[in-house]
Amino acid sequence: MNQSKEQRILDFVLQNAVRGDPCSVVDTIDKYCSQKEWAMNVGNEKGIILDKTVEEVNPSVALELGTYCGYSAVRIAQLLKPGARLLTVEFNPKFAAIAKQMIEFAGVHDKVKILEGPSEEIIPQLKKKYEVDTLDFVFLDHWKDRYTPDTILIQECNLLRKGSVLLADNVIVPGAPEFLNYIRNNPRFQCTNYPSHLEYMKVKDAMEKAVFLG
Ligand SMILES: CCNc1ncnc2c1ncn2[C@@H]1O[C@H](/C=C/CNC(=O)c2cc(-c3ccc(F)cc3)cc(O)c2O)[C@@H](O)[C@H]1O
Ligand SMILES: [Mg+2]
Repeated sequence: MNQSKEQRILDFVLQNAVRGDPCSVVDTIDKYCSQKEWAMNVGNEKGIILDKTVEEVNPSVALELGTYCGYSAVRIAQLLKPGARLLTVEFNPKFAAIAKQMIEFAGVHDKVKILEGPSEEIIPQLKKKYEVDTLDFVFLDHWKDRYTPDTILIQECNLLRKGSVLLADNVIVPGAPEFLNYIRNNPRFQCTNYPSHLEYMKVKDAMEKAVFLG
């Protein structure tokens, strides 16, 4: 049975990265995806914007929507303080299995919990089933037309507090126009745009940060 691209990425990491070293896992994925097969990891240029935002927020509880192969989960997890945790949501079981192995190989599994299922089902379970009070940081990188409904759902579930930070990938390419319209015209959010480039390409892209004002 022929391998998937995601399995090839994982195999390349298992053979070329250093077990227990998150940086080497991130760099090895970037090496594979820039030289061999493109894949929709946030990448290193936008990854630095992600890193800076995580360091600025220094979250105790972080949520990621769209784990994929676990690239950004590893990036985020390595920056978390002791006792802090990342909950990452993925509804494709094949991708969840790849990400689980990636996260374990990187040695950040004690900080990361992969929640398998669709975000619209998982988000309403965060308080009771996953013992979340409020979310300090949310990284949106799943289907682009789901950014707005899930942002609304997160608010309806009372998961944000004054100062909670949302960071959305791909607001230029593939684009999330209705999300930008929603969040920039919502007085409860203070937005900042971070121009960058599509992972592994010269194409312009951007990330949008939105701080919840309470
Ligand atoms: C149904 C919504 N709820 C969801 N709940 C849980 N997991 C979800 C959900 N949606 C999608 N996912 C998962 O998130 C991931 C999807 C990410 C979607 N991302 C993109 O489409 C994307 C696409 C591009 C891109 C850019 C330029 C191109 F030419 C082609 C592709 C670049 C990116 O950085 C991207 O993030 C998958 O692992 C999918 O299984
Ligand atoms: Mg993305």
